[in-house]
Amino acid sequence: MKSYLAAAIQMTSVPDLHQNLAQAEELIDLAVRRGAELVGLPENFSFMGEEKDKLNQAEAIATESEQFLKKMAQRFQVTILGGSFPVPVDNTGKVHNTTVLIDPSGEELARYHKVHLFDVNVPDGNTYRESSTVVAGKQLPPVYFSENLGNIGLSVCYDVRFPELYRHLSDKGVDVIFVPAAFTAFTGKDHWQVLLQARAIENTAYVIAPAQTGNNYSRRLTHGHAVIIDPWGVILADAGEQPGIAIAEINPSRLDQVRRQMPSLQHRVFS
Ligand SMILES: O=C(O)CNC(=O)[C@H](CS)NC(=O)CCC(=O)C(=O)O
Repeated sequence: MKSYLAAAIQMTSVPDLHQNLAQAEELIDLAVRRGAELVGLPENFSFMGEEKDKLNQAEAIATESEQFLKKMAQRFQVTILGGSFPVPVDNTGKVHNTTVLIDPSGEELARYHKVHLFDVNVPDGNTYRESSTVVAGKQLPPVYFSENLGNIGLSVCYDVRFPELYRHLSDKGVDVIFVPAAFTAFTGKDHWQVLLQARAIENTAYVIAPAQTGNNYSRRLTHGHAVIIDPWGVILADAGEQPGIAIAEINPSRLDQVRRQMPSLQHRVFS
């Protein structure tokens, strides 16, 4: 593993596939111009909108999102996480909330279907029933072992509240944990940063958390603050509230140092 720059993209995806892909392209371009070699897009980067619109367009969203990610990875010669996008599941009328990792040749390295679905009545009055359109994944997320970029583990948004998933990634030797998200503004203000820092600290791993921000559609407001967190829990970069990027160095000697200074993974009793 080498030292390199990673970028967490922050965008305001709306109910318009092509507009979102254009926005994502600009931000990937910005990240690459700043030197990023690993770039993450947020959850539902290519479409945020009413559930029925998402389902109606799911086929096109899935196909075009995948083509887009491969094209970007090849054009810019970077590794890209396609935060998530809906992929139709045969005979269900529903989709998987799917995230994929693509290498610079356009090859797919890893794929994960979001396991924990956001079925929550948020106290701000918004009701979320992700399970009404999404089939939950049944497999633990993969870790992709990259010679250059370290061991990269996947997860999506609401997963961040379930530490056992990250303990699994940690058991697999994860160095860099992705948490692409579309956190609600209401929960995000109190929970987002704390949860991400906890996952970084308890697993002594980097966390890269691309995010949705702003008003995506109707009354849906997302929290923003795409961040990159080091294995000590320090916020290395925070994209704030506007669309943009958080960019920071992923450094293997920092990983070694923190794992020496705080060897908590070696002190587990109930494992
Ligand atoms: O709102 C939308 O249309 C888009 N939402 C999403 O893409 C997903 C699934 S509904 N959001 C979350 O998982 C939020 C989790 C969260 O906010 C928390 O855990 O507090």
